[in-house]
Amino acid sequence: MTETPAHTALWPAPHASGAVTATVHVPGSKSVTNRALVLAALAAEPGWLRRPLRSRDTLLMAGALRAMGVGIEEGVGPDGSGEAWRVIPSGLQGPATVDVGNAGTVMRFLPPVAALADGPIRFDGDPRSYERPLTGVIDALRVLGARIDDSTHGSPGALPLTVHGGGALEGGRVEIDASSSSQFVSALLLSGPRFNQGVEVRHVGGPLPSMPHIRMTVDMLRAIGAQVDTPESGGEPNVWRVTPGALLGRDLTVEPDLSNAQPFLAAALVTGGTVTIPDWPAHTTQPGDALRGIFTEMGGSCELTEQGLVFTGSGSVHGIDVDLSEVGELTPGIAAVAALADSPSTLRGVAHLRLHETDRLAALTKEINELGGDVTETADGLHIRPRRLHGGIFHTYDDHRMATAGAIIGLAVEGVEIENVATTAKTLPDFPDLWTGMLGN
Ligand SMILES: O=C(O)C1=C[C@@H](OP(=O)(O)O)[C@@H](O)[C@H](O)C1
Ligand SMILES: C=C(OP(=O)(O)O)C(=O)O
Repeated sequence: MTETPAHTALWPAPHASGAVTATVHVPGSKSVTNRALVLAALAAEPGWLRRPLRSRDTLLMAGALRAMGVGIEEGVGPDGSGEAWRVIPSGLQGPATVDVGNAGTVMRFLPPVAALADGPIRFDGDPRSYERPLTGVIDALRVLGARIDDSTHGSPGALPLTVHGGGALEGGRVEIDASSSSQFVSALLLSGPRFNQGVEVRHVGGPLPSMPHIRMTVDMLRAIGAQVDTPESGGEPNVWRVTPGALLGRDLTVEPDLSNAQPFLAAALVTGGTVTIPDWPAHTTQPGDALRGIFTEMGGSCELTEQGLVFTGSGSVHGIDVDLSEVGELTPGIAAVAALADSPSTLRGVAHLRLHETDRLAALTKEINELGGDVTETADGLHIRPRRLHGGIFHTYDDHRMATAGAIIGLAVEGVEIENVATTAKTLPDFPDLWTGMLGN
């Protein structure tokens, strides 16, 4: 959050007149789709990606890979079912321009890919992308042998910049401070199998956020044939090693985005209703799976059935004291529910959210308080003391999760208007329709 944005279109957030009962099919995971695209692009043979998420962040990723020469074609999948992308790797080529938008996955995962390309790859994006941390990836790539020009505008190690790909990268050992974003580690590991010496990434610095996302990177690398040593597999703490080697062409079906399931589960919790999310995976590295525990502690109950995850609210919503460092992207939705609870909440471990799509701690504090709430920022999170809220404009600061947080509050508070609900297109373009569909409108 930098300043109060001008009002763009206002969307009257629907108010729930009673308990919500619905089944909501949530589109595919952003984090899985964008990792799968990168890995398939680096593979030695074509692969399939079924039920990919089609949203701003994933279309930017696909567009960037296409610009570097990768084939990404529309298809129906090898068994004839479902929409799919066929990814056909090729020699990565510059010159090319990559628009990262405000996608952390694109701005962090692609510079290492660009270092493998032959020719210059220029990176640019939304103004906010210039402010988001990137230097950990850029400094590491230089140590690993890449030539990068970040001198044209802005600050060193920040966008916009040009990676002068040399067709190969030496790789080897590197130390980084990834306390501002786990995506620095994921970025180096994802391309690591293609570096001449592979890569050894050692995190030095404060606590590393979003560990499930690093596990997702490791699991997906292993599934496509890479050898990865991790702290969990008997290695040193904070050290990951990827052995050089060819990646296989695979057929992967993308799981629903469990973080984007959050507002719908919250709807059941806040209204005392029941929401079913089909295809909820029994085992997953997605951080959104933690919602089963968190929203249960806040007053709901859930069951994993053949129909999917069935989540039921009890009619009461309780506050929570929780460390969200592993699952930071869930913070806006949890804060929204906490603002409607019957007791105070403390959300901890998420200082790095100040450098997400917007400063999420400042934005949540300001917007909930402008509806009559009582939220204060702490060094690493939020204190939320529920108060009776009233209607008003909920600004979103180009942050998809601010928009969905405002919609949750709107279910319980009449007269909430979301400014720029279209920003949900970053990861969930269907949000307004899914939301009104859930409410039976
Ligand atoms: O690797 C990923 O797919 C992500 C990692 C996390 O980033 P940070 O570690 O920067 O919070 C998360 O917040 C983001 O939404 C997606
Ligand atoms: C932090 C997020 O996104 P990004 O991938 O841009 O970091 C998010 O989706 O909550």
